[in-house]
Amino acid sequence: MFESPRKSTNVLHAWSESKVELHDTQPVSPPGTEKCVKVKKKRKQQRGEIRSETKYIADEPIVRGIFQIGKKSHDVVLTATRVTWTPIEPETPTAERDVMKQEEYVELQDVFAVKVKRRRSAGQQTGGTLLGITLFHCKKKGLKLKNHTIHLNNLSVDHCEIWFKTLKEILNGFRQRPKSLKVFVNPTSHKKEAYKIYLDEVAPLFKLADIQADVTITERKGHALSVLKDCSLDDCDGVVCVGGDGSVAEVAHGLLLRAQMDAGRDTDSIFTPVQAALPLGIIPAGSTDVVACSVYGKRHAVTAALHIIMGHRQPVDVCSFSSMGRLVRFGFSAMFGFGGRTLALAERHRWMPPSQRREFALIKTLANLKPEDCELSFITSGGTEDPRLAKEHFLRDERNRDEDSICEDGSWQTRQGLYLNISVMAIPCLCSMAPRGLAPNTRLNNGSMALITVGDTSRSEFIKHLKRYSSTNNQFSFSFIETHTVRAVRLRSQGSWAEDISEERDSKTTPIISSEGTYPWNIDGDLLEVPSEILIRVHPHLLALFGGDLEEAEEAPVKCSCI
Ligand SMILES: Nc1ncnc2c1ncn2[C@@H]1O[C@H](COP(=O)(O)OP(=O)(O)OP(=O)(O)O)[C@@H](O)[C@H]1O
Repeated sequence: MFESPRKSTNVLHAWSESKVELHDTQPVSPPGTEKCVKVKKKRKQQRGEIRSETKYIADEPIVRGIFQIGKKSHDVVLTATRVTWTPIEPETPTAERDVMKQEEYVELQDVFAVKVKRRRSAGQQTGGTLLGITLFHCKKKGLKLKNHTIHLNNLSVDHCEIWFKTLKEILNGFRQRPKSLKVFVNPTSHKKEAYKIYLDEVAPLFKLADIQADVTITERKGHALSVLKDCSLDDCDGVVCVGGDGSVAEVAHGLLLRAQMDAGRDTDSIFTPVQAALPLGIIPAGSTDVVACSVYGKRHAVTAALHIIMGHRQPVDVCSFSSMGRLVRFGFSAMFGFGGRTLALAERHRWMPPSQRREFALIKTLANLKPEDCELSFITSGGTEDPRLAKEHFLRDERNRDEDSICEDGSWQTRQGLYLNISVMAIPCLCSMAPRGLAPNTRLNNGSMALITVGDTSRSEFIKHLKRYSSTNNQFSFSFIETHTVRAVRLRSQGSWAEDISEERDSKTTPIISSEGTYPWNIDGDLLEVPSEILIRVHPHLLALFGGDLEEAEEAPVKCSCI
């Protein structure tokens, strides 16, 4: 009985990197039934590619040899950037030459592991007959990344050793790829499947890529934050969160808070934050996963894992939320009014199953729809709604700006009025309920936030607006909605939230979360009780997320499944 190499945790030991046994030279033999994975000849060059830092010259052959790929012998050439293979034809003097057969290749920037392939009997852990080497590479299909294998079969130990060593050396030269990660898994996220997703879909890939993962399974809310405040991150190349938006927000906040502590920033004042020291990877395992969808364009654990393994990075804008001069939280998005009230109501009915309490809270808040009386001030970003131009303007302005003095900035515009909802979003917040995003006018890293204000209107008009999120129609084309591209927002609430919640007391509610003089905000899906005045600032590129550039993707991100 022989093991056949497939991508699965159980068979990972079928590949070994041990070079100890690579000493017998054997003739090349046909590979039997193994399937060759074809790589499209004409692949699009990925923008922003990072070359391996090696001593080799880009296009010059480093090693050349004959391998069996699929059922045919191939002439295989390794350069510093790719492995190219061409079928050797005719294989017999009488065979006709197939002029259509062309060379194929895989870019080394897409290869994340190389292993020695051996034939082992069931239960055998070491040794085994050498069969060749296997390349593991990631293939892009629209927004999805998938892992594929290419088997280069040759029974010669010397031959395989040279190829294995050289490939390893080149792959080790990709400095942006992480070697050690700190992983937080929230076992309670969504359907409680986060740990299973990690074990089944992510851990085997990390193992193949030789990534050391230090896994913490969180035991309570705030656990990841407290670990991040104190743990040593010295030997770590990144942090990974397996969970939903609440978990991601907690880990992102923890990473950024840790950076401020390490840099000696006083978070009890309006300060200019420093960037997080490590990139954050997100394995989506929540119910909405807006951050993961915004950065990967898909809720797909393998895509997320491969972006992390390949070290793809995206700088991302982050908001800081401060009240009375003190930092409350770092985050990506916030909702006040309808969004905050709905979440507060859902939280007070935690005894209900998640989807039921969300639906209940949505319907009840719609039934009791109330505008918030507030004073809203904001500073626009570069005076343009075009996200690309806004980014340029903002980043130009930012170079000369002292963030600490933002409160004295003379360019605040102020509106006094009744608002049903106010959203401030630094990222587009794509999700299945809003395939174009809750804030389609912003980008992950354009240096600005989208401010979306929904003024007082009838319930039916408000519902019409909400329903538009799930369609391709512009959800903002209503006279009661304003959108602005901003770099700072200040909100002073003047109504009384405490009066509202006392109306909702009933026998089943858990203790009231809201305290006197505070207002419910939905910050990245987390309920935060914030005093009546809040200052929200955007900090361009404050955090790096593992992920590709969605702007390059050919496929439309996130399909609607919706309201
Ligand atoms: N062991 C735990 N028990 C209870 N809560 C936890 C635990 N670990 C983490 N948490 C908290 O659970 C909250 C919600 O988690 P998360 O966002 O991952 O799941 P979700 O709410 O199902 O997903 P989504 O936000 O996408 O709807 C987070 O704020 C996190 O801090």
